[in-house]
Amino acid sequence: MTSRFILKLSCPDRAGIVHAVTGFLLEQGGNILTSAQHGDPDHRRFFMRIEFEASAELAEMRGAFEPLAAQMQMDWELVAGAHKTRVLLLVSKLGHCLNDLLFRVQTGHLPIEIPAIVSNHRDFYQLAASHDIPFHHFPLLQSTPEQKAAQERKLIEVIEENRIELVVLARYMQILSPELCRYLSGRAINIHHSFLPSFKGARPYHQAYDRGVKLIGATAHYVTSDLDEGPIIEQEIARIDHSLTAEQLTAIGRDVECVTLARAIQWHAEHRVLMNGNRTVVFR
Ligand SMILES: Nc1nc2c(c(=O)[nH]1)N[C@@H](CN(C=O)c1ccc(C(=O)N[C@@H](CCC(=O)O)C(=O)O)cc1)CN2
Repeated sequence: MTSRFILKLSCPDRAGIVHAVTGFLLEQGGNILTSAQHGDPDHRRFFMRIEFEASAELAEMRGAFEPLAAQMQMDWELVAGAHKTRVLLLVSKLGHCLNDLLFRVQTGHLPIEIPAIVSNHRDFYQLAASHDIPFHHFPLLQSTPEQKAAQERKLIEVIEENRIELVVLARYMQILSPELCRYLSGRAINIHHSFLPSFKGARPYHQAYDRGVKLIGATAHYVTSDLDEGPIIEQEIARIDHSLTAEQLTAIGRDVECVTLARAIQWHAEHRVLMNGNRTVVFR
């Protein structure tokens, strides 16, 4: 009985990487289903993603790959293709992305598990209950450093108790501390409601309206301590014109945010995203 596996890797570029990896899979009795690779000429780094089937156990396959990975100085992940990423959703008072993600999961169009939802407001506890998902309300009555630190400790408890693999800021309006960003490095995604790097920070649709742009957009990116500067995973745009108000831009933008965030989560959950400094390689 065979199982499906996904191997993603990056390493210093050199001749023979594909040969070595595919040769390893052949030795393990693996059958390649899909393969994608990219060589970054500027940084001389190589990126690869392979889906394959094999009759070996995951732990056995990982152990067998380790020596080759070490020899080629690889950053790598080898996972079971059937595993559903465990995702914690964070939300504040705007629930369009949360609602969209819950619907996509409920209808089987987004291959993730959502063990819990966290918010600093109570607005969406009924929505969570309607999906039978535990809702944790961690209010921030004053944004004092002590309160924020205490709230982040509770957030980390939820992450660890639920074996969370990815945290999604679905219009969560709290800035994560540098410590929390380090703890969640590469496994926290935020949706910013502008086509970054334009209009960072607050009220981007009003900034766009004031600037008179003809396109608005949304950006899904990994969260770092540099606000709205993390590695971009996906972006989308929508055409607008002079006749629209800032409120109408905001309404158009909501749908763009939902699509952009859902794509980014799916690609992360399918192990299609690899870090390349402050950029990403996405094997879509
Ligand atoms: N460390 C990071 N935290 C967050 C990021 C990030 O990139 N790095 N993205 C933001 C999302 N965001 C814009 O997309 C954003 C959210 C909140 C704020 C902000 O000023 N928040 C205030 C509180 C506001 C409130 O309580 O209503 C604060 O945290 O003091 C700016 C940008 C999410 N977090």
